[in-house]
Amino acid sequence: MLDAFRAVRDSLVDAVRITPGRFATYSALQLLLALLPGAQVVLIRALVEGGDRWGPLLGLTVVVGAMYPLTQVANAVGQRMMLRLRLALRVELAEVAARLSPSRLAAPEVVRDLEASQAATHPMSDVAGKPVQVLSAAATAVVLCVAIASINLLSGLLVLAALVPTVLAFTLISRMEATGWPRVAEHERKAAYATEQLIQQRPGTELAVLGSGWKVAGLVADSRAAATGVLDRMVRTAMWYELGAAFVTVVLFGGALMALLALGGSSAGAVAAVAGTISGLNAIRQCGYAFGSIVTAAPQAAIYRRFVRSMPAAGRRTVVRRVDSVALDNVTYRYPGAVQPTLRGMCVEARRGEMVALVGVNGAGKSTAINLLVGSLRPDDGRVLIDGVDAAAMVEEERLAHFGLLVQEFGRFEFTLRDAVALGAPEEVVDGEVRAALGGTFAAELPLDTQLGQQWGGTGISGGQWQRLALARIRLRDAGIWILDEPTSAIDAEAEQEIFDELRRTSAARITIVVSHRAWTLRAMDRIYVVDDGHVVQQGTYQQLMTQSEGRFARLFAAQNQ
Ligand SMILES: Nc1ncnc2c1ncn2[C@@H]1O[C@H](COP(=O)(O)OP(=O)(O)OP(=O)(O)O)[C@@H](O)[C@H]1O
Repeated sequence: MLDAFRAVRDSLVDAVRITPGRFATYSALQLLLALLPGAQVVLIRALVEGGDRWGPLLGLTVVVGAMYPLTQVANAVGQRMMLRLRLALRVELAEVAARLSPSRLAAPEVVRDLEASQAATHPMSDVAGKPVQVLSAAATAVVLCVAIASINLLSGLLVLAALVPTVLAFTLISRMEATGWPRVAEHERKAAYATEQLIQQRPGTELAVLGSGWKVAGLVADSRAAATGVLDRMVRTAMWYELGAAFVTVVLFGGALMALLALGGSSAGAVAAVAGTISGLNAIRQCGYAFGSIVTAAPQAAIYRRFVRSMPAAGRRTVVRRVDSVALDNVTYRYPGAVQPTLRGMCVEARRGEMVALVGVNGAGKSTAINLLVGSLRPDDGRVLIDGVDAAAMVEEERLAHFGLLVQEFGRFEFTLRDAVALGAPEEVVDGEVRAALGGTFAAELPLDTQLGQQWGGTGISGGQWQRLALARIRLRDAGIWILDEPTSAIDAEAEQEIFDELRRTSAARITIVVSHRAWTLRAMDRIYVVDDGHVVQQGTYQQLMTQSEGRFARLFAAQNQ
């Protein structure tokens, strides 16, 4: 209930802040509509009782005639208010998602909350109009009750009591939905993921070639069936609650009508009260429904607000261009749930102007070391030093500003060439800078407006070309520390040579750390750290390491040097 109260408060604040005009118009129309059924009772009574008939008749014509168009206009204004609110919530969520740090992105609950928040924007934008609807429908019931009570007190009270079963039923339905929807969302998320594998170009093509897409379609079907099962049960249970409420409501209305007949009042009053009682039924249903929507949206709204508020405000967007040294100082790290530490007393150091490599077999711990350097993982023991300062003291954003990181799973951003490269820098960049970053690549002469990605009708480019664009982003960023995790894994030998030559030529003003599995790229390195089982087992230049014929390095690269 506290969640529902918060959802109402927050959505009203949002409505007043984001779309005050529409909110005010909607509220005024709803409150006006609330008065009409009560006015109807009074006018019918006056009409049937005799005396001046023209006045009540005219009034009744206006009231009955205005009800439908006013309802339509109120609905349209309500929908336009909802659209504006939904837009604002979605934009806010995209801005918040853009501030997710690598460490937060790595947490599964963050991605789950983000998806739940995304789904919440729909019911949340709907909630803003609901308190007004509840108030308006409750006002209708009260006005009707007063109008009917003036004719027959017991009937009036019974009409008012008819609010209770509907509100109760919707409260129960909402509680059930609050637990049901997250389960539906989880199944839907799995189904959406599997569907994406079928339709996205790379996995879709792989599955089509393998001829095994039908197996993924089976996973989609399982997840969708599970979601439908939960929804089905919710709809069935809701139906029984609603039927129960409807039955009790009918009994109460029947009681109200019988009380009118049994306990008298004038026949004119009875006719008016019967008409009012019938229109009261609608108002009460609407009140229950609006109330139920608020309670249903409340848990989702709570997730959204918690998620948005947990995100730090947008910080300064800068890149640190000069860094003199960076080091892992005796770092130990164990992944949550793992038995053994992945890194054990790891020591690595790099100074400005140096090119340093990390090498080792798959699973040796190289990527883990990189994640510890940039701060997406925090050491259990030991320190990460940037310019001699313990990086633990820095906030993640400040720390990331020191790095240009090319990860193995680099992004293939299917935007225009300009936008895809400009993502390298957090600040706005001019075309000249984008062009400079693309220098020497396949895209050097392409128009910057070139759309990338065939699915948008754009240019299809190869895996190696995507990697060159990812490298262009790092060039554009020009941070003090470049970390390149297998930067040429998809690139042909000739282009690879050019890239490493260029890295060497331009390395004086920065620190360059490379992870590579190719022996010849290591010849240019000032120092190579050989990582095995989570710690450094050898270090030196290529020549020095090769002369240690029994060492790990020589054995690792023996085949490549034959
Ligand atoms: N999120 C994780 N949770 C638990 N264990 C992990 C996680 N990520 C990596 N590991 C484990 O840590 C070890 C080191 O992985 P890491 O990715 O650092 O190796 P790597 O040297 O970069 O390998 P590669 O050359 O294949 O990229 C592996 O045994 C891996 O299974």
